[in-house]
Amino acid sequence: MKSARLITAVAVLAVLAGGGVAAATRPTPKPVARFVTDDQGRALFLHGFNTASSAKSTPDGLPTFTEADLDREYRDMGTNFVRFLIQWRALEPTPGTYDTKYLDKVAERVAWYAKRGYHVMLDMHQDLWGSDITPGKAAGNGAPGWATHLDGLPVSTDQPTWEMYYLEPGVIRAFDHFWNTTGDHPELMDHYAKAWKAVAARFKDDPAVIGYDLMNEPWGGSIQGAQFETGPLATLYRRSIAEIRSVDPDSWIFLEPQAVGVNWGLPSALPHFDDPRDGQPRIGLAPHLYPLPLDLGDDYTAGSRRWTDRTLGWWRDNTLRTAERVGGPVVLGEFGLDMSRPGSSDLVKRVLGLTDQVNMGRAYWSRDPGPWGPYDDRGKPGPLVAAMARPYPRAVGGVPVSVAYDEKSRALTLVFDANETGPTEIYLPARDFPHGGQASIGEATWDAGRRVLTVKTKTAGRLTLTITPR
Ligand SMILES: CN(C)c1ccc(C(=O)NC[C@H]2N[C@H](CO)[C@@H](O)[C@@H]2O)cc1
Repeated sequence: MKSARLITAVAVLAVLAGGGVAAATRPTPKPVARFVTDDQGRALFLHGFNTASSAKSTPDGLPTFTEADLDREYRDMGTNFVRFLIQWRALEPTPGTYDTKYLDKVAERVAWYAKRGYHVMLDMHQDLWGSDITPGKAAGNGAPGWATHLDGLPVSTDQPTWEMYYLEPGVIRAFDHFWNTTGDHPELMDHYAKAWKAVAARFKDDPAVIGYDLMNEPWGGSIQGAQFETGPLATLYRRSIAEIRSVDPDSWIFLEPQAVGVNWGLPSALPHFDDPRDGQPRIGLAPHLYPLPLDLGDDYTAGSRRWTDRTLGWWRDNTLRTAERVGGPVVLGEFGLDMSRPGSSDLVKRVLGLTDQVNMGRAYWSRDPGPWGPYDDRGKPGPLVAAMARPYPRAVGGVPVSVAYDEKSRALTLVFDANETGPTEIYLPARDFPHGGQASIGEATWDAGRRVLTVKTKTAGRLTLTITPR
């Protein structure tokens, strides 16, 4: 029965996403052409985790994550990126006052990543608006209490699943006030945009911080779909971009489409946003990916796997179309699942291969201990460690065209248009590359400590670099 319901749901999705014959004949858009670059100008491939969901509920709004945890993460998986969760409630505890001690603690953790050559995207995280949607703080995170206006409308606490809170009258009202749908609290959006200005003023010169993810999984309340994304959501983004750029001309600004539907592969209506900076725009797209069949509780096996793969194709094509409109790089801000379920490692590898193929960065959800994470509650590594310990080009001395890793032959192939920015750096995990790697072109140097192969090549022309185990 469940599979029949599932197939029906995804078939509906197929029609909605134009995923029928039309999608089959419509050409797949080109891979992402824009990249976040490092201080040498090399194109970055961002590979890492969301750190961490625990920040949603800790009193100080910081993840329960230590520097030793980061050392282990690098040793085991060689990541170079983090989507670091921050909380508006901790940043702006009362209207217009910013907690500089909170920002100091965030900066302390950013410094851990900087010391290890990581790149950090700060994520103003919310789910369900904020923890004050119920008197007992039973659910929700992000917004401060002073910004939470339910007007006495009910928020029951007996939902079968957490996401159903989004449909509670009180939660919808809180969002309607924020988006100025009610017209009663026009100040809220302004506070949010100015909170971003405070973050940007603090981190604008931090070399590890590549940029800001303006709002996690936006929910329009009474307004949904294109009306939301081109309406109040676009207004919030424009006002936040202006506030950030008033203090920070260079950090990347990442925008999320609405979560509902788009996480599954439906198209987003997110419009283009001008970037009031000198030089090329630095506005990127940071969508999430949670395939509907898996969201409905099925595993990445048999019939559900085939449907999931079809929705992954829709997600890829629709994301690339939105990215063309936004005009910047794509960082897949979240993907993840219960790693104890059958087929989970295959799904993770499928998504890593897909993001390689179209030049997207990616952050797994999430770094927290438990069935979704790399380690269990006692720190024992699970199957995700092997899946995330994957060869990838940390930085490319040119403009990437394509990346592909073939597990059988253990060959990583990078096609790029070489330039003068510097050598290409490739992370090689111990399992497949116990003695390091060899390069098909150029001059290679192996750093066994960091497990990084650095390859100096010609600085012009289209090159194909293949790395195989030494
Ligand atoms: C109805 N709405 C608005 C909704 C439903 C479901 C999700 C979701 O599953 N999100 C996936 C993961 N992302 C968050 C953190 O950003 C995690 O808690 C979810 O598992 C989001 C929104």
